[in-house]
Amino acid sequence: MTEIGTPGSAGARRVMLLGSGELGKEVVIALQRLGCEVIAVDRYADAPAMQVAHRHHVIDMLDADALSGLVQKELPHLVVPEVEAIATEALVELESQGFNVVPTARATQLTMNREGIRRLAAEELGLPTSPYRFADSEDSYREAVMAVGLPCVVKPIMSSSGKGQSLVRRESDIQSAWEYAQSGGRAGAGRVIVEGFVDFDYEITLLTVRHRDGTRFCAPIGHRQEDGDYRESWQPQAMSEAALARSQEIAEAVTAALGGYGVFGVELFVKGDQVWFSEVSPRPHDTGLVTLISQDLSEFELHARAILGLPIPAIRQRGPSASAALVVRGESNRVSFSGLDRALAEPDTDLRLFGKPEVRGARRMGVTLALGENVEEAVARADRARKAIRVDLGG
Ligand SMILES: Nc1ncnc2c1ncn2[C@@H]1O[C@H](COP(=O)(O)OP(=O)(O)OP(=O)(O)O)[C@@H](O)[C@H]1O
Ligand SMILES: NCC(=O)N[C@@H]1O[C@H](COP(=O)([O-])[O-])[C@@H](O)[C@H]1O
Ligand SMILES: [Mg+2]
Repeated sequence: MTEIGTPGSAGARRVMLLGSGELGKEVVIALQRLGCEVIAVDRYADAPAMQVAHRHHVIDMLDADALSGLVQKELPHLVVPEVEAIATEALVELESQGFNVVPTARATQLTMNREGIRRLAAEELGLPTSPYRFADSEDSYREAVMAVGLPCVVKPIMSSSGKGQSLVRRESDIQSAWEYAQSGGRAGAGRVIVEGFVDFDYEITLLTVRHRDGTRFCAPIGHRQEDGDYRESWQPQAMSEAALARSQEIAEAVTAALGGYGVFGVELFVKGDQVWFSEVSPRPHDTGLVTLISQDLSEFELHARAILGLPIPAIRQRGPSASAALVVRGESNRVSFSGLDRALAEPDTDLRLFGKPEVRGARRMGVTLALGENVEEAVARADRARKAIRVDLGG
């Protein structure tokens, strides 16, 4: 069904976003351009996607009753998760009642939790991953670290953007990594994954689009992470033919197992021609913000098309491109940005400011984008644009 009626009327195509951050904001804009009626939801007010949606709701998305109640009230044609931390059991129930959950309720359930997706990829699909163990208590955690060996990476099973994640290099890091995992996760204390450290040459996100006519891959996106959170991403990442073919094979396998329509961000580690699966977002990916400048259809527009059942006959890559995350540090609810004239003075440079209402600690609040003759130039240009921006916390 690809009919789209007038927003606000009985024939409107209603889409509800669960999560309203910077990625959702761009998805909302893409959906609005295609005439949809969009309802943004998150756990806090004035979230980025709320600022561009038809209407919004603030609820605890981990509360299954609150979530179901809202969906029953709004009756969206599509329910589009934008973050991991959602009461996915409610999505499973809603799907069984006939609601369309993107990409599927099972995909959101398996990926909200590192254990679900890791066991699917490694144990059911037999894909290569780092060695891993799960633990619930400090004692079992210590055993897990011993079994996996040092160095290892410790993460809460429910977290993203590196929250609660540590690299344990030596014995003396073991205790603090446990404590950080218990306090830093998005859904409170609890189970952790201990992963063997993969000594990769580089890592990529392979944006994979499942749509009505099949599966398409975007050019591979390379990225640099700091504290488990991305700082710069670029496209295309240079790779051997064998590594790219293997990456696409892994992405095909994992996205086919999750099913449904939409963009998936498949995270892979690469060393020579060897590729390891790391994790997957069943939704646009932060490192894919680069596609706002690098492709004719950004990952957000691809997501919108795919979930609406529209065709994607081609994806045009515009050449070497980069994004640089603008991470603000401090405490403020009236951050302002200046130096934008200098940031945008170079040709082929662009900017998004997300409009997040506050910062407590460190928060990604914008991104700069650039094209270049080659990837190095694109990264340098995006980085110069970022450095030109001055942040005023208003204190
Ligand atoms: N087992 C590992 N070996 C080596 N590096 C790792 C490993 N696990 C994670 N990393 C590094 O930490 C980064 C973040 O890890 P991961 O993607 O699992 O965290 P996340 O919290 O889900 O982040 P995001 O939500 O941004 O994807 C990876 O991109 C990689 O650079
Ligand atoms: N790696 C996942 C990711 O980038 N998710 C994006 O960050 C937002 C949360 O930001 P916040 O923590 O600043 O509220 C999410 O809503 C999503 O857009
Ligand atoms: Mg990741």
